[in-house]
Amino acid sequence: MTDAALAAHLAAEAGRLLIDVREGSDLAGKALGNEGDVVANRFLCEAIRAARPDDGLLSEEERDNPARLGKSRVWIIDPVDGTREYSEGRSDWAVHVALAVDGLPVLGAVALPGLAGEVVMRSDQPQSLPAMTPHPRFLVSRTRPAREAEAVAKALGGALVPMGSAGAKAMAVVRGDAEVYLHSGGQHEWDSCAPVAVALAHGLHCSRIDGSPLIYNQADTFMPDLLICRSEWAAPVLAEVARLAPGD
Ligand SMILES: Nc1ncnc2c1ncn2[C@@H]1O[C@H](COP(=O)(O)O)[C@@H](OP(=O)(O)O)[C@H]1O
Ligand SMILES: [Mg+2]
Repeated sequence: MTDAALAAHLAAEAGRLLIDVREGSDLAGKALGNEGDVVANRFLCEAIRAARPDDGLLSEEERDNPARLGKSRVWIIDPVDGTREYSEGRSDWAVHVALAVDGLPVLGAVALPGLAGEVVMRSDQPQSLPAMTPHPRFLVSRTRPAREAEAVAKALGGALVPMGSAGAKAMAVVRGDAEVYLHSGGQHEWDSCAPVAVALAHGLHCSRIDGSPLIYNQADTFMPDLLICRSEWAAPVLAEVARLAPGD
């Protein structure tokens, strides 16, 4: 099985496990989120270690093993991105499975198990991008919308679309439900590695909000901000971010 096929297979399978947990247990709220995290993480980590024993692994739900820093190939996974939304019975959550090679997000898969039809977005199977609306739609966190996104959307005549999960937001841009996903204020490598791999394969712009590249498998996995958008919007959005004074 190719690396890309493995990523897609594992993301889909973990998604099915998560649906089974949500539908088959009496748990709710935080307890349901924790159970989903544990079940999906155990499945993904065991499967990756069995299939690719020489590669490094970074998971949101595992103690970080610094051995990954000596590896060229590192799987970066988020067993449930949007745990809050998963536990609330919503559809905006995702499973992320990515492979970074020498820090670059070379391939990945993002499963959207809450949507009808077992949707798995893959970097090795790019689809054509739908038409854009004239006024850009900016995806923001439901619970912590980025100050920059609010200000840039206003400056560019755009509209804000709140949604949970970094993966669900990035895939909404790929699927043509929005034009821009701009986040600041904090995230980690697992929140964006697979979504960025898929977005890049679809021809989207992906960078930090100062325009610099997103580099993975760093010692510090904190990745405070990112911009994923239709390529046509990259220059205007980056210019507006640069114009923002601190505190705007
Ligand atoms: N300020 C912050 N610091 C750390 N992580 C953040 C963050 N804002 C968002 N995230 C993480 O990014 C993902 C998407 O967040 P949001 O839905 O608010 O856009 C969530 O991942 P998890 O659900 O995997 O924890 C969330 O924890
Ligand atoms: Mg996450």
